[in-house]
Amino acid sequence: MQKMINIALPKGRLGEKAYGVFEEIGYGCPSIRETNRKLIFENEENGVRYFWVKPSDVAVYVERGVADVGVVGKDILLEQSSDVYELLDLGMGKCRMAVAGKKGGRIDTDRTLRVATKFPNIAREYYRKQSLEIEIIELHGSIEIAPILGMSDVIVDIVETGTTLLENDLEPWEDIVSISARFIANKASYKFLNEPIRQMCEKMNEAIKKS
Ligand SMILES: Nc1ncnc2c1ncn2[C@@H]1O[C@H](COP(=O)(O)OP(=O)(O)OP(=O)(O)O)[C@@H](O)[C@H]1O
Ligand SMILES: O=P(O)(O)OC[C@H]1O[C@H](OP(=O)(O)OP(=O)(O)O)[C@H](O)[C@@H]1O
Repeated sequence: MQKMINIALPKGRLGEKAYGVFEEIGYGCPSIRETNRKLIFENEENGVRYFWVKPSDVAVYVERGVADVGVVGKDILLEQSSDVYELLDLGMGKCRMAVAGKKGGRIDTDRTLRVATKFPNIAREYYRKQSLEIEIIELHGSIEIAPILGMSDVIVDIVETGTTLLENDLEPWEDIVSISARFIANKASYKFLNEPIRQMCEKMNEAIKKS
């Protein structure tokens, strides 16, 4: 019997969209639509098992081989330096990583820059290249509040439509990197399940090219 392919999907908007593509190319799992609290679903007929995990944990499951493949934002791969194969840019979940600060403000290079972020490694690497001395203030959400309340000078965060910045009197100052969702694979799985993973990847590629 063929081995199941274990797929880690990010809970939320991105995962729903990605699952839609898997369904379209023949890897659906009907019971997945029946509940939104269950976390593991499988379909023996087409040999897939899905895990719904926190978006920032997808690469951890794939790196450790609990999931053979997964869908994850490039932001997470960069932040976690995940040791996985990046097989395909899915062209969804598009946004950018940017530095933002108060409207009309600018960076004061004479003192240590206080940077609030959910992405400390990306921020550190960005400012290391600029030889700027910084202090990281690590937060886990609502990052935009930090500069407004004077806790940080800038934020390094995801910007999609720009609405959150705008509504909080902030503006983007510098773009760091473009982000989109990636189809990733565990390195050992890619070797041992090469044929079915490559087939899945090719079908996904066809489907996203059409859409
Ligand atoms: N406006 C956006 N905000 C956040 N992420 C976005 C946005 N647009 C696209 N993305 C992409 O979608 C992915 C999942 O984002 P989502 O907002 O669903 O999770 P999250 O709340 O950031 O995750 P977690 O709960 O693990 O912190 C991100 O990693 C990013 O690549
Ligand atoms: O440019 P926009 O379209 O406004 O999107 C950007 C916002 O979306 C993300 O937050 P998220 O919704 O993930 O909430 P969080 O503050 O809990 O991270 C990100 O951290 C920004 O705050």
